[in-house]
Amino acid sequence: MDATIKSIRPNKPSDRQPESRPAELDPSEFLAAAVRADQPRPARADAEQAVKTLLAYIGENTNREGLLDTPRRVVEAFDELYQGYHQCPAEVLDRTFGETAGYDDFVLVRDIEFTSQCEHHMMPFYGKAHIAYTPVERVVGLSKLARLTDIFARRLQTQEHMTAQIAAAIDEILKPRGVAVLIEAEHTCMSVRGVAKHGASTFTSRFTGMFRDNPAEQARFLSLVRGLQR
Ligand SMILES: Nc1nc2c(ncn2[C@@H]2O[C@H](COP(=O)(O)OP(=O)(O)OP(=O)(O)O)[C@@H](O)[C@H]2O)c(=O)[nH]1
Ligand SMILES: [Zn+2]
Repeated sequence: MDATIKSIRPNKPSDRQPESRPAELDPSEFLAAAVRADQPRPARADAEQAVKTLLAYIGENTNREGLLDTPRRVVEAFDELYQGYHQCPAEVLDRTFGETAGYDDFVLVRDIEFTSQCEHHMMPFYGKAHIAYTPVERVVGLSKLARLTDIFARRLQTQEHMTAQIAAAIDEILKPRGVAVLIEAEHTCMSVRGVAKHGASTFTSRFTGMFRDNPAEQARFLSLVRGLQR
């Protein structure tokens, strides 16, 4: 069969994965810092040299005055944008409070702004995360949900993976009755290059526990996120 025709053939049922549930995440990626001990880190000078190579690749004169400090600045910017590899989600959610007597509903933190970098093009995608969880006895400081979002955002990501990681970390560490995560974002790899569609938003969600099992709770979460906005 012609390769082009074969590549656009719709999936037959037999092509689909037999199990439709998403693959489990490896706990090491959402509980601990992500830096790999078995993978030596290149020297900073090598990273700066790599930036110089890219500058030469695009046709720049790497010795002109305006670019002399650029390799250093770019590596410093990388340190900032990718600091999440060195941060540990479990530590952020470690501190909880027990003075929540009588509270038995979910806690929702809405509109957590973030910027991440897509792992396909290393270009920013940015938007808002909305996170709810239903605590069992102990609650976590509200800012920690934003800190957790930043840890995962400051790594190379797909939006789907980041959504799943945030939910999995809260689920595993706080062991709540359920977690709901909704992320809306714009991907610059889709707006300023490639297909060049400004303003297209991507929505991803992940529900666990009572949010997964109870459509009414899911709907309540979604209406609080969407209905009360702006
Ligand atoms: N599912 C998903 N896709 C993403 C994400 N970020 C970027 N992408 C997509 O990754 C895809 C990579 O597609 P490729 O065909 O391998 O790369 P490309 O030739 O640069 O694709 P174009 O962007 O269409 O020009 C593109 O469709 C991007 O829109 C993400 O977070 N999730
Ligand atoms: Zn991309």
